[in-house]
Amino acid sequence: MNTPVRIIIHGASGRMGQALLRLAGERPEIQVVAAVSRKVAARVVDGVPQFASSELGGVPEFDAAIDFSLPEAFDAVLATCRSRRAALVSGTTGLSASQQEELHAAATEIPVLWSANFSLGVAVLSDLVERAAAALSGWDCDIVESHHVHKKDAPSGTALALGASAERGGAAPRYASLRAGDIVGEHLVQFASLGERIELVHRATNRDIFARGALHAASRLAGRAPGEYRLRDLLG
Ligand SMILES: NC(=O)C1=CN([C@@H]2O[C@H](COP(=O)(O)OP(=O)(O)OC[C@H]3O[C@@H](n4cnc5c(N)ncnc54)[C@H](OP(=O)(O)O)[C@@H]3O)[C@@H](O)[C@H]2O)C=CC1
Ligand SMILES: O=C(O)C1=N[C@H](C(=O)O)C[C@H](O)C1
Repeated sequence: MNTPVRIIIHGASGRMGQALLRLAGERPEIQVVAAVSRKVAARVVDGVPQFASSELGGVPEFDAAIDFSLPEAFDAVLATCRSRRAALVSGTTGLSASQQEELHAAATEIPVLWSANFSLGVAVLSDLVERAAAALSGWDCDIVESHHVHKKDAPSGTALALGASAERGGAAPRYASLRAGDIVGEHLVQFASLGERIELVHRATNRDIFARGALHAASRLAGRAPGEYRLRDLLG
């Protein structure tokens, strides 16, 4: 067997972090060498060494970081990947313009993949939205996203990415956000004209779809040349 790819998980105590840790344990090609959370209660959990975010600089050697945290935690993981010359896969949404610029700059030194959504279904939806927008000149385009009550950013990263697809097709999307219960993530893209309407919808019912996509991407991104990669570059 090939040597496993050494991964750190940043934001390990969160909803996504917990899904990533559970699913990483099912993949022999991945070895989680550190789980990084804001605070730690034990030094090792299920065989995985735990680090507080203040200890990020001291994590063992790794090939790729997977980051699902919050914008205020993002700069530190990006800096650590740069200093260690390791790949970064990030799904953290709500990044500022300057953080996005730093990510572009880092891609001259390390391989990076940031995606607002790691599901295959949303990748396909994005293509459909661009095609629909191009075919429906002059129609109203509205994007409605629904998420759990704990989500902090709005519109969601996925809504903004779908909006960019619509704009590439020539539409001018408007956004609406709902926060309710434990909704994992739903995105409706609606095109409306006089007397007719098209609705394209994606419903995520389980975070494992995002975690699987990110783990797959990290195992494919580690060891690549510096640059900005897209999820579709690493599929298949
Ligand atoms: N691209 C995609 O496919 C997806 C993206 N997301 C995005 O991933 C991110 C995480 O989502 P989710 O897991 O639901 O969020 P959670 O709030 O459940 O988890 C956030 C994690 O980040 C840590 N954290 C927060 N602030 C800091 C800080 N200042 N320093 C260090 N660590 C910090 C939290 O630690 P603590 O527990 O101590 O607060 C926790 O481990 C969000 O931006 C979300 O939008 C989510 C799902 C899919
Ligand atoms: O915070 C979440 O939960 C999600 N965030 C991502 C986003 O902002 O689009 C992806 C997914 O919808 C879940």
